[in-house]
Amino acid sequence: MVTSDALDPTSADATDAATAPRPVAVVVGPPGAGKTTVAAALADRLGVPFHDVDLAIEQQQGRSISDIFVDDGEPVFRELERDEVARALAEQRGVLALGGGAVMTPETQQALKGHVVVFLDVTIADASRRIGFDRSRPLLSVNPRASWTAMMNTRRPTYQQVATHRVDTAGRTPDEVVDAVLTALGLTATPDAPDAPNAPA
Ligand SMILES: Nc1ncnc2c1ncn2[C@@H]1O[C@H](COP(=O)(O)OP(=O)(O)OP(=O)(O)O)[C@@H](O)[C@H]1O
Ligand SMILES: O=C(O)C1=C[C@@H](O)[C@@H](O)[C@H](O)C1
Ligand SMILES: [Mg+2]
Repeated sequence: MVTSDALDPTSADATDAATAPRPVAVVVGPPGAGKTTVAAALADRLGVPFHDVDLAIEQQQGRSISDIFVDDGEPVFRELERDEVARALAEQRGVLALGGGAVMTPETQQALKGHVVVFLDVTIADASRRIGFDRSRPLLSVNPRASWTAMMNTRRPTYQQVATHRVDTAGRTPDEVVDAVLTALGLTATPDAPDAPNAPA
C-alpha cells in the first residue's frame, strides 16, 4: 500500500469526517498528456482502483463522448462531466483521471480543493506524437495542432492553479512518468501490486 499515512486510503482516520477518505491522486492535463495511461499504471503500482471520468461518462450514457458532443452539444457534456467528477471525488479511493477540460468548470475547480491533484504537463510536440489527432476528440477535429495550442494556452493557468503537483512528461515513457509522480507525491509502490517493479515472481 502507499507509504504516506496521510494518503493511505485504508488509514484508521478513514471514518473521520475531517479526514474523509479521498482519491490517492487526481490526474489532470490536456489531451495527450497521458492521464488515462499514467493514472491506470499508477493505480496498478499502488494496488488501488483506477477510475477514468471520460470512460465512466461513456459507460453511464451508453455512447461515446464524440456522440454526446454531436447529439447534445458541449454544454450538456460539461454538465454530465461536472456531476461525474463530483461523484468520483466523493466515492473513489484510488487514482482518478479527469477529462482534459474538466478543470475549466468552476464547480470542479471548487471541488478539487483539498485533493492531491497532479498536472501532467506536455508540449504540442509530444501531444501530437501521442494522440495523432484523430476524429475521436471533438474539440480537436478542425486544425488540431492550432486548436490544441490555443486550448493549452487558455487552460494552463487553471491546470497550474488546481494542481498540487506538476509532473513534466516530456521525453518520458509512461512508466517513467509514474516514477516521477510517485517521487513528487512522496509515495512508493506496494511490493505486491502486480505491476510493481519489485513484485514477487
Ligand atoms: N509518456 C508517454 N509517452 C508516450 N506515449 C504516451 C505517454 N503517455 C501516454 N501515451 C500514449 O498517448 C496516447 C494518449 O494517452 P492517454 O489516452 O492516456 O491521454 P489522455 O491525457 O488521457 O488524453 P484524453 O484527454 O484524450 O483522455 C495513448 O496512445 C498512450 O499510449
Ligand atoms: O479537452 C477536452 O475538453 C476534452 C478532453 C477529453 O478528455 C474529453 O473529456 C472530451 O473530449 C473533452
Ligand atoms: Mg484520457
